[in-house]
Amino acid sequence: MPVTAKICGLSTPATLDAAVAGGASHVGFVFFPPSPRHVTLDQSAGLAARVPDAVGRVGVFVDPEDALLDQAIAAARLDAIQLHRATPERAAAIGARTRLPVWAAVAVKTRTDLETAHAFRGAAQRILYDAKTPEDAKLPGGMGLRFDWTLLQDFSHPLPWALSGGLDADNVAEAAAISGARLVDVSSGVESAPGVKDKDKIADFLKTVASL
Ligand SMILES: O=C(O)c1ccccc1N[C@@H]1O[C@H](COP(=O)(O)O)[C@@H](O)[C@H]1O
Repeated sequence: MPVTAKICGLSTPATLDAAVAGGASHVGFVFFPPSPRHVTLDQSAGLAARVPDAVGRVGVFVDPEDALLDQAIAAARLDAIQLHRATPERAAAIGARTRLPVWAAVAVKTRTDLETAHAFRGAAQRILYDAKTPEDAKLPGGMGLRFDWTLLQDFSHPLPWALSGGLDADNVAEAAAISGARLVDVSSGVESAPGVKDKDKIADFLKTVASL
């Protein structure tokens, strides 16, 4: 089975085009003002218009209000909602209200953290395993942190899933081989500075993923 990739935190037409041209299966837009990758509704609409139908548009949110979700879904014509710091109850409510697939981020540092994923069965459509960020960090993701990929070996996944956290062109092959991931998600690993995506790094990452 091929490995596919989501390029997250895109905020310019040129880097979005690089992700699409390189074969990304999904692109992600961050709707969280503290993030250096945050996009306004207007920006997201312009970017979304460049995305072919075959590529999924994923909105990334941190415990969002309904109003923001509604505005972002309409502006960016989202195909899926990625939720960080949301309870299973809130994830289920968002899925029921928006009728969009929900990707629930599960922050992982230890094997015990993985068990959280089971609570999302019936509440989300995909689990995104991401590295746990420090408690005082302003972002729950997008910090280039990785976790121990061997934790995912022999884990009974409750839902389809994706791997994220500290991936880049140099480590994604090893990460996929160790974890068994068939969908990988990257943000800071294809940047030259926080929030500044790099077209060449996007191309390198996607080329490596295509070779897996
Ligand atoms: O990228 C962000 O700024 C961000 C903000 C809020 C929630 C999630 C965010 N990013 C997600 O974090 C993971 C891993 O990112 P990285 O590759 O380690 O930098 C990824 O899923 C992004 O979607």
